[in-house]
Amino acid sequence: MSEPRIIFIGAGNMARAIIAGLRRRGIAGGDIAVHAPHLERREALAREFGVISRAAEAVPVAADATVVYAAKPKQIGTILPSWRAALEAGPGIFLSLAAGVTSASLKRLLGPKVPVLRCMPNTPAQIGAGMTTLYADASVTAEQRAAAEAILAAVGRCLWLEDEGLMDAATALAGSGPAYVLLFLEALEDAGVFQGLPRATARILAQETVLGAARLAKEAQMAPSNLRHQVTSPAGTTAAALAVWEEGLRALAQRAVQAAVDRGRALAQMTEEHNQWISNLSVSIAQLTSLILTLLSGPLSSAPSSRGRIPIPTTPWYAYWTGSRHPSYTPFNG
Ligand SMILES: NC(=O)C1=CN([C@@H]2O[C@H](COP(=O)(O)OP(=O)(O)OC[C@H]3O[C@@H](n4cnc5c(N)ncnc54)[C@H](OP(=O)(O)O)[C@@H]3O)[C@@H](O)[C@H]2O)C=CC1
Ligand SMILES: O=C(O)[C@@H]1CCC=N1
Repeated sequence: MSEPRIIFIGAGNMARAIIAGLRRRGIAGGDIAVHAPHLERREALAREFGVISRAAEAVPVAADATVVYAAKPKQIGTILPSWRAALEAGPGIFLSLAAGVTSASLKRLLGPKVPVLRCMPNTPAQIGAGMTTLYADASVTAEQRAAAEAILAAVGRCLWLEDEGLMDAATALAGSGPAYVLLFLEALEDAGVFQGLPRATARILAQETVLGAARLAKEAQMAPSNLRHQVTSPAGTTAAALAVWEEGLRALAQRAVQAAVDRGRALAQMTEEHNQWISNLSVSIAQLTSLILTLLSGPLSSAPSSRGRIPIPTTPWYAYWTGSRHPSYTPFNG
C-alpha cells in the first residue's frame, strides 16, 4: 500500500469535518492518516471514513505529503519539533489550522526549509458550508497553494489573504463567527417563545429566517442595508424593532470581534513564549546533561568548555573509587 498523502495531526472537530469533505470528494481513505493520542477518537474516524489511524508520534511521511496541524494552538510547541525531520526530508507542505500561530512562529518550530501555510476554516465545514481564509508567504509556490486549497475547498469556500496580519480579524469574524450567529439564533428563538410561540415553531422560524436572509444577501449581491430597507415599512413593525437593535448591536459587534482579535493575539504571544520556554528548557537540559556527564566522568580541569561555562574533567568518576582508570575509557579531552 502506498503512503498516505494527507496527514492530520489531531482527530478533533475540524479534522473530522475536513476528512468528511475529502472523502465526499472521492479522496481514498488510505490516502489520509490521522495521528492522535487517544485510540478511541482516531479509531472512530478510521471506522467512519476508512482513514489510517496512527499514534500521536511523528513518522516519516511521503515526499509530497501535506501535513495538516489540527490540534490545539497551545500544544504546537511540544508537538511540532518531532515532525520537523519528516517534513524537512521531502517537498511536502505544512498546513496549520492553529488560531493565532504565525508563519514566523511555525517556521521557528519547523525550520526555514518547510513550506508553511495557514488556514482558518469554520464549523459549517461539517456540512460542506465552511468559509476558510488561507495565507502563505511569497516563498510558497502556486502549486503548494493549490494543494492546500484543494483540501479546504472540499468543505466550502476559500479566500486567500495577502496580509498575514489580517488572519486575526478573519479568525474573529469567520472562524468564531458561527458561534455569534448561533447565539443570535438562540436569542431570537427565545424571544419568539417569550411571545407565546411553541419552541419548535420558534426554532424553525428563527432558523429559516437567518438562513433565508443570509442567502438573499449572498445571491442578491446588494449591500445588506439596501435589502434591509426593503423589509422596513415606514412606521411599521420592522422600524420599531430596528430602533431597539440599533441601541447596541453595532457597538456590541465591534466589541465582540475586537475581543476575539485581542484574544487571538494574546494566544499567539502565549504560544510564542511557551515555544521559547520549551526551547530554553531543551538547551538547559542539554547543558545540565553535559554538566552531569562531565562531573561523573572526572575532576574538573581548567580547560574551557564548548559553551565557555562548563569545566571539562580529565579523569573518569570511577577513578575516585577504584583509584585507577577503566581500561576501555577514553576521556573526551585526552
Ligand atoms: N473549532 C473551531 O471552530 C475551529 C478550530 N480551529 C483550529 O483547529 C484546531 C483544532 O481545533 P478543534 O478540532 O476544534 O480541536 P479538538 O479539541 O476537537 O481536537 C484537537 C485534537 O488534537 C489532538 N491532539 C492532542 N495532542 C496531540 C498530539 N500530541 N498529537 C496529535 N494530536 C493531538 C486531540 O487528540 P485526542 O482526540 O486523542 O485527544 C484532538 O483530536 C485548533 O488549532 C483550532 O485553533 C480553526 C478554525 C475553527
Ligand atoms: O475559539 C477558538 O479559539 C477557535 C478558533 C476559531 C474558532 N474556534
